[in-house]
Amino acid sequence: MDFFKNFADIKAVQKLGQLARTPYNLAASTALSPKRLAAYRASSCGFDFLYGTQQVDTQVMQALQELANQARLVEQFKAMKSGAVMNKIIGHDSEDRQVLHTACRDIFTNKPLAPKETAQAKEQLDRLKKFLTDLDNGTITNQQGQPFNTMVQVGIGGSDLGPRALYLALKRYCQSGRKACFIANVDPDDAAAVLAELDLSRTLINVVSKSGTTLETLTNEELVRSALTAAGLDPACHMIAVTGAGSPMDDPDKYLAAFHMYDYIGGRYSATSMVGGVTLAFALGYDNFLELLRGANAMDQAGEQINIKENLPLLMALLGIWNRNFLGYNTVAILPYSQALLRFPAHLQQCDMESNGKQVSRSGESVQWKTGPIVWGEPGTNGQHAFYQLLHQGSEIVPAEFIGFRQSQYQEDITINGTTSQQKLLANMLAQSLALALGRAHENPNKSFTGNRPSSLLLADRLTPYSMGALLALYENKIAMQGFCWNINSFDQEGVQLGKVLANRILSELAKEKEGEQLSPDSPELALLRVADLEKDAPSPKH
Ligand SMILES: O=P(O)(O)OC[C@H]1O[C@H](O)[C@H](O)[C@@H](O)[C@@H]1O
Repeated sequence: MDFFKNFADIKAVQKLGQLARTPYNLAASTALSPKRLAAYRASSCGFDFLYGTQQVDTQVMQALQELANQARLVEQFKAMKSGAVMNKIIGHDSEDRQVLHTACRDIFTNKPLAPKETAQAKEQLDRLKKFLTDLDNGTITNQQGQPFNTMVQVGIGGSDLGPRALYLALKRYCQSGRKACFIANVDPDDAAAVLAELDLSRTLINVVSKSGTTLETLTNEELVRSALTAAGLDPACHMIAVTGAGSPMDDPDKYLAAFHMYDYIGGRYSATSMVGGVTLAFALGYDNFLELLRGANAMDQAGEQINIKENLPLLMALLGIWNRNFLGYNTVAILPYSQALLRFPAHLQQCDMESNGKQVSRSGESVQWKTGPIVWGEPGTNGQHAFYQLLHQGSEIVPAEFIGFRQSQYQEDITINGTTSQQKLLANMLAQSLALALGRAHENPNKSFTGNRPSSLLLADRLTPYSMGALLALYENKIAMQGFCWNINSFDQEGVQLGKVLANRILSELAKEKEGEQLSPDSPELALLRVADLEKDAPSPKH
């Protein structure tokens, strides 16, 4: 596909390389004028994006616009949303799939970009609405005729991180009497801790796995089934499923209800499909889930603007590339000043690092440029009391992406010394961005701050289902556009397969221990040694 242009061959890359020799100095005395802060600002879908505290100037912004144009990033994004096969490696065995998580929320128009896939999403939404209505009106109850009030999502990776992050972000909007919990790790203590808190008789178990074959999820499904049986309950009255159509889990006899997701939706991009929808709509209500889809759809549309200053996903993608490929920063910190977003950085670790942690181009050649950064982060102000020392005075410069809201979700606040807690929260976020940029000279070197450390600020009025949907899509689209620019396939994850293969080899060694015999404490290490020994002579796979 003629989109596949190598990053190093794009003309604007040379220009940006030259500009990077003398980047804008944020610590200069006149660096952060009100005029600059007002000029370096973009707005979309209720979010204001302030990037005057990035090391950019008009020449860099112009060159980034040229990079976007020459790499045809908006065209590739629109092609992706319209059903082009973007999950592929030319000349090699690859997934060869469309990438259509956007179709799940392109439901508010009669001319969707991917009509067939949006129709499938609408069909699943209709089935979900009917299921929830049956729960609400008592058509579906537990064996004592009581309504279910809790849903436990059993899944991992994309079948856990996004849905969990969104649920925690929007718990404020939970319907009264409803709640959700999550079991992901194969560590039996994960399930035990969750199950210990529940009245299983009122609980639905939502087993979520796109492939229907993930070891942790299938193991935890069996663990929960046995817990239901041990509690005198019939699992068949408590288990529902979300899985890929036709996967080994797609078996209506095993579940009270089963909802589908499709091959063209990657796990880490699936939170707005049934993978997130069933639990979110159960807990928050169907209408709040629709609002989340509406916000995501609005940000998908914003991603079609050619002018980078009017295209928030593209603008954030390009600033990230400026920091990564031209200023040489290796990580990026996502710092939400919102405790409700406490698991959003964890979701973005999967969405970003599993998408762009790649070393081979879409043409199968090893890349000669940096690709995905290391993504990490924690909510503020907590992080200020944990790792901000490094952000300010460490030897590594870490670009920061701050996210904040002008109003709290609960509107329960207190005014102390003339300011509310929400104002204190936001003041800290703004202060951190300024301190990173300006620094502070001091005759004592241990007390001096070099400054000139880049950050950006995303601000919205409040964290609602709509703004959460827009924020989710903002990052999904930023990540996809960075992958397009680096000419890598952001939509497969071959790198997770080897660990699974070796884990299964070790498990089969362990399973050779005599049935029922208490495993000797050193047996995992012995199995490791045995497999390592076997592996060193194993032939490399042909494909
Ligand atoms: O949803 P599942 O098929 O169970 O997959 C769950 C997760 O496991 C895999 O290892 C992939 O790395 C993830 O992208 C995926 O989300």
